[in-house]
Amino acid sequence: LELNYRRAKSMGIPLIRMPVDPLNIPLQVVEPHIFRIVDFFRIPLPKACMMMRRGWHFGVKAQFHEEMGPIWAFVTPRDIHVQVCDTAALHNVFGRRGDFVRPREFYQLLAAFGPCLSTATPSEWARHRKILATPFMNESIMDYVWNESLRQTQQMVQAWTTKGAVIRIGKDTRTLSLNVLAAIGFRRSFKFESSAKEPTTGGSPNETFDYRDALQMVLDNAILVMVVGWKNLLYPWLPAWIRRIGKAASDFQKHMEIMLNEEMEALNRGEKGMGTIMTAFVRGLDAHQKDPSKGNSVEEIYGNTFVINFAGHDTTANTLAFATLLLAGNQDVQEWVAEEVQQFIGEDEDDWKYAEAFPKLVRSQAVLLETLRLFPPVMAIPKWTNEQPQKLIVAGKPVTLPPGTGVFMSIMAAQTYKSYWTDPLVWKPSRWITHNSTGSLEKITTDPQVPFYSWSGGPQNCPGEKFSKVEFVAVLAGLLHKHRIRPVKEVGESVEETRKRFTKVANDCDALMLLRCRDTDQVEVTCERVAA
Ligand code: HEM
Repeated sequence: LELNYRRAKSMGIPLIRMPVDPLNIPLQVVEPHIFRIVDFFRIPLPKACMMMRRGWHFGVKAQFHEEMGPIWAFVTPRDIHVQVCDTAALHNVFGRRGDFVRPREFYQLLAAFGPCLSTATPSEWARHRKILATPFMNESIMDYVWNESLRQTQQMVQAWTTKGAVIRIGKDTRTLSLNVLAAIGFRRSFKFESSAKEPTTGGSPNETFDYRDALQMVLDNAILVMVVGWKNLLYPWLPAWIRRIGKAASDFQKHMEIMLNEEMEALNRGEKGMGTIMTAFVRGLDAHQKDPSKGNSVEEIYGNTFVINFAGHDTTANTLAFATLLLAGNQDVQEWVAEEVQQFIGEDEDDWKYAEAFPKLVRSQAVLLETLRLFPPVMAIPKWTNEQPQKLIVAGKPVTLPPGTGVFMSIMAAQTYKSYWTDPLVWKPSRWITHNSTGSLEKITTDPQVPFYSWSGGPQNCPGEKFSKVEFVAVLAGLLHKHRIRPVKEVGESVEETRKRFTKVANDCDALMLLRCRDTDQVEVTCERVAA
């Protein structure tokens, strides 16, 4: 600890000593239990202890940066962890992929189905990224994301307005997001069925899962699958519920193999293929067989298919869940969004065209940005300085970071830092809207001084950014075109009290891997058709 502290002192930034590294595995195992006791007895903790808690960025937000400035570090016996929230410095670090390197060992678990871009060495990463990102840049895929998201939303609204329906915001938005992902990525189309029909671990370990249910089971139990390895979950002496998860993972692997074979056969017949992500992977396979420095191998196809699903599912689903909760508590924002939907797009949802409608729905986009500002699924993005010291200008002053130092981009802090935002903790989607000179046209603010990095930044940013924007906007427009989410009020509750109650539930989060609302079912909502 003291050796690291001495090394860290050379940076000339505020430092905190921490006796145990938060990445220490035994600490991670006992941490939830310790903090449950701390919470129960409301024990006040020093800063160093607060940061041992998983997901501490959410609880602390910009507070430590407000106290210590835009750069500071905590030092542990294992590492130096620098925290940065200065806009220019963040932009700089994201852009210098070779100087500030992604710590591959943090992402090792993602290689559960094969090597993938998250675990690739810096030199291999570009090869993976090229294959993986290409389909996301294709606008015809966005067209498909739009149509499928609208289709799923129509079915969800139908389920929500059926007599006696129980709306489970968290679970239903997960189902919707999974169906969209399955349809777009791999042309596996599923009907929206509310959460009552979702697969659970309480069934036969020999059941055969279709693609969507296999994937859902794998993602619901991702930590077990990734830590233990799915093949190790199939041993006959294991409890049935574990074998069932193993069977789902094994079926998921088989579905990937079938999809790969279908695409390869189509390409061998000289056909174009389905035009999906798998099509791009199979083209990459062809290139890889001719020149191993290009394209991707079969194992990498499986690995990257899993990563896309893992990275694309809960991020979007959790954001939809937060937004639905907040909209339910803020009826005025729903009306504001609905007004734009009614103004710009026609009566018949089946005629809505992505290219025309999406750019006009800036208020729906503003709801997404504002939700991600306060609830970013990834709250701090880690990078490590390479074997050289790295200079960084923070708030106009140079700081030299020693080699092998952890640099955490405090997305959560930057997006709630008082210097950058007015009323930083208030959910106010309209803050993202500016008007043209005559005041007649609304557009999204794009001020480079305002830090917004929920999709990360630089070359390793999220390739699914546009995908998630299109999906989110289609869902919101489809939902609020003719319906509203109404909160079920408690007896005698005022509008303001309801808003506060819903906001409180949204803020009751945990962060196992990504930030998510702990239990959206703490509040009840209904879906009501309104006169057009
Ligand atoms: C609201 C939705 C989303 C958010 C906030 C989000 C956020 C992020 C962030 C912060 C990263 C960078 C993580 C890091 O550097 O460690 C990332 C990476 C990634 N995301 Fe997203 N994401 C979203 C949706 C999606 C979707 C829909 C897909 C795909 C369908 C996707 C695919 C990926 C992939 C493949 C990576 C890894 C990129 C790489 O390593 O080069 N994401 N995402």
